[in-house]
This record gives sequence, C-alpha cells and structure tokens, in this order.
Amino acid sequence: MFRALLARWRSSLRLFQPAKVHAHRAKISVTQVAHRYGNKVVALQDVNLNIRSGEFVCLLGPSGCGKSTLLYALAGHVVPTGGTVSIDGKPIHGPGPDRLLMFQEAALFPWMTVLGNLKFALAARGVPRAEREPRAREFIHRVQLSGFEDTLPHQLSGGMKMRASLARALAVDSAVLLMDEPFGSLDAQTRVHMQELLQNIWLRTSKTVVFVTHDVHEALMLGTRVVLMAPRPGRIVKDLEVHLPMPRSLEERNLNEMARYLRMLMRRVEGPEGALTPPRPIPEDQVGLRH
Ligand SMILES: Nc1ncnc2c1ncn2[C@@H]1O[C@H](COP(=O)(O)OP(=O)(O)OP(=O)(O)O)[C@@H](O)[C@H]1O
Repeated sequence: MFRALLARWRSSLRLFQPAKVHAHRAKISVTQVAHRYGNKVVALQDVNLNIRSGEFVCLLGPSGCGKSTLLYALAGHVVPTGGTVSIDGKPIHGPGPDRLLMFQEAALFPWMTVLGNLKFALAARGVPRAEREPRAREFIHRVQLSGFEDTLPHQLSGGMKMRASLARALAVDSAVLLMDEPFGSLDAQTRVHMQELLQNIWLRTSKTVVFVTHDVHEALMLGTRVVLMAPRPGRIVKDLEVHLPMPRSLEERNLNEMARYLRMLMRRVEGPEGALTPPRPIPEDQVGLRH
C-alpha cells in the first residue's frame, strides 16, 4: 500500500520539474533582491528568479511571505533595498509601459462606461485616437462583455467588473502582465470562469504573466511554473515547472496530486519551524515523499 502510494507520488512529481531559466535569456530577471520596509520588516531576502518571455508564473505562498512586495518590485512601484530587477536585460528604476499591474479591485473609473474606461487607458498609453474604439471593442468582446460597452461600473456584477478590468489590461498590450490576486474577491464559480478566460487569452497572446495567489489550485490551473515563497523573511523555497496540458481540469488526478504536494509544502513553510529556518531551498527528494 505504502509502495503504491510512493510510486504515485513519484510519477506525479515527474510532471513537476525544477525550473531552469538562464539569466541571459530571461524576460524578467530578479537578482539577489532584498526589501526591508521602514518598520524593519524583511519582506524579501536573497530572491533570485528568471522568467522567460511567454511564461505564466504563479507566485504562491502564505500570507506575509512577500508575494505582493516582489510583484510590486517587478512593476517598479517598490524599489528594493537590495539587488536588481531587470527587464530584457536592463535594470528597472520605476514603472514602465512594458509592464501592467492589475489588482484585486477592478479599479474602473466609476463615472466612465466600460468602453470609456478602455478608451481612456488606451489614450494614456499613447494609442492613436482612431485606433482606440475598435481596439477597446475587440477586447470587450474577448472577455465576453459585448452589449455592456455603454454600462457604468456600478451597474455591473463583481465578475463583470473584473472582466472589464481584464479587458483594459489586455487592450493596452504590455508585454508583461503582473496580477495581484486578481480573482481573490470573486465567488468560486466566477473565479473559475475568470481563470478559464484568462488562460484562453494567454494561450492566444503568449504574454509573460506573473500572477500572485495563495490558492494552490488556482496556481496549478494557470501556471506553467509555480514559485513557492515562505515568510519571515520572505524568500523563494521552491520553483517548479508544471508539465500538464492546458486547459486543465480540477478533476484531473495529476493536478490533485500536485495540489496535495504543494499544500504539504505550504504547511511546512507556514509552520513555526519553517518560518524560523534560514533561507534555503527544500530539497526535492526530502519533501513530500515521507508523508
Ligand atoms: N507598506 C508596508 N510597510 C511595512 N510593512 C509592510 C508593508 N507592506 C507589506 N509589509 C510587510 O511585509 C511582509 C510581506 O508583505 P506582502 O504583502 O508582500 O506579503 P504577501 O505574501 O503578498 O501577503 P498577502 O498574501 O497577505 O497579501 C509582511 O510581513 C507585511 O506585513
């Protein structure tokens, strides 16, 4: 019984591979990044991460492990107190049009219609006037909001607002999309629908996406890579490529086995022992298989 269980664990882990991305080919390169807030909290320590163009990387981890701080450092909204973040080999010193940050709140202008919100974002990005409306309408269509172009945000449901926000993020066409738990406030059904929508669009556009979540299933449904972080200090403890075909299903056995593995790692890093150990990666063969 134990042997059979062990064999199943091992075969499911084969679908997980430690990520190997060379810095010189990376779209995003994070080198020795550290961040200490004014209150002395060490939000990030010794963070190294290279992300290839077109990858969908999920930053996963318990509350307070520095996921958002790392995402904001990629966006240029947080200037790390140590280390470097580079895009296409060039160190960044602030926000730029090559990156777009999307939050949990839809953050639409309440006095503008859905179409107006998109056109405004396109204007702010310097898109010529004649191109704004057709492009805005195309992306409203892609997120299945056709018919709601002239609707004000307060007349939309939470899921619809988030779809409008996603349409706006995609329409401005930044090479890198940075998403901070964008579906965290949605009900379970709407959340799954949004995940499918995002994945469909990502499969067509091959944007580089960095997506923060503390939901293991969400990370596995979406990510080509899952980067697990631990708190106190915030650091990366695992970096795994997920070799499962897309679209994925929550019913898939392999996905559920991986979810169990990741949940077990999460429990370890959340626990007092994991939280107190110095930053070091957890060796693949010492994690998961003993339980
Ligand atoms: N502006 C700030 N000033 C001081 N400390 C901060 C600030 N923002 C975050 N922190 C602290 O830095 C650490 C990392 O926070 P961060 O928000 O990056 O984690 P997180 O993994 O995104 O958490 P969550 O999942 O709860 O959003 C936490 O201990 C948090 O309290």
